[in-house]
Amino acid sequence: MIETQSLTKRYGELTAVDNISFKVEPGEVLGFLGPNGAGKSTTMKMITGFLAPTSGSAKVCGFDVQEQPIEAKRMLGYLPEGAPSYGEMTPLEFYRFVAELRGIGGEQRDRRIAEVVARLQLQGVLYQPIDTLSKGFKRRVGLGQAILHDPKVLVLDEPTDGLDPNQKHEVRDLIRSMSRDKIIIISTHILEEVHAVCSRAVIIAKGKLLADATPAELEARSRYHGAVSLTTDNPAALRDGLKRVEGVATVEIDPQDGRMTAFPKQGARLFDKVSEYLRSQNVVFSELQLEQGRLDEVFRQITTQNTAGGRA
Ligand SMILES: Nc1ncnc2c1ncn2[C@@H]1O[C@H](COP(=O)(O)OP(=O)(O)OP(=O)(O)O)[C@@H](O)[C@H]1O
Repeated sequence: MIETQSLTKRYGELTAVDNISFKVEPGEVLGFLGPNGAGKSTTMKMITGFLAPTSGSAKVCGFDVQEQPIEAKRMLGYLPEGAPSYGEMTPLEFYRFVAELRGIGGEQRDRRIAEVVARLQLQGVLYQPIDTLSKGFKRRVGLGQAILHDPKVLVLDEPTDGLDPNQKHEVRDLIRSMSRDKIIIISTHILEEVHAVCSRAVIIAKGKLLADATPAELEARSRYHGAVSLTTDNPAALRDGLKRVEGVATVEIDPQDGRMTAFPKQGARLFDKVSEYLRSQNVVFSELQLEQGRLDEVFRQITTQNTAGGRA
């Protein structure tokens, strides 16, 4: 388990991380979300023992990161922001070096490196200096370093940042495949990533923890949750009729694409009623959809409403 208790980091007047407490259990992939400068990297550095907290504590598998750093770090794999490594080394040299630091030798070292190379598909670049690799390969090499000793806990700071869509997909697959037997924290500001890989999300802004919930729970906070949207040739003509359907609170038409959305009154279930109405009026429509909620809207709501004041 990872557990932070009132974790706080101050830089002079600035409170970069403000009293953050949360737990992550085995099998969970926790998405650490927040706008730029929210305090995500600073929190991750404190969890991985790269930065001492001003106050509070972090525990990894029961080991206090400050008091038992060697035991805690043994449990941890960490991909820092930007996946820094030794550019003049080849991936193979880098992994041998990391294995030595981790105390992995002989046959076990070669076996682990072979496993990581196969998993991250690095066969083609093993002998090429890291500096000369593409961004995607550099990121994969960095991920390999984090999992080389098969740690129980993985902390990945923006693991898909700067990757092309195919590479993002591969890295997300990899994270999902590792999640069964590990505890994983990933930081991101890409909301689709939360859907793709996270079982839970923590939202922070200006150093403060503002939400800790599953992606579905977050979506349920969206005004779009339970709304019904559709496309039709003449939405303006349909608007008044749709407004009178039982349970409809309001109807909006997107000025960009003309898509129409009926929002429910508190607790109302609209889908059947709206589709019945459309059929009874012989309306020609397409893409009738029950909305789950929009994470981007919830994210904006949470990170702007709760942080109107400046930082202490
Ligand atoms: N060494 C430092 N000295 C002073 N301020 C710092 C230092 N490191 C980080 N900060 C500040 O702490 C705040 C949190 O930074 P952090 O890098 O943790 O944010 P983040 O959420 O990871 O942002 P991003 O998404 O842009 O990477 C920012 O205001 C940053 O400028």
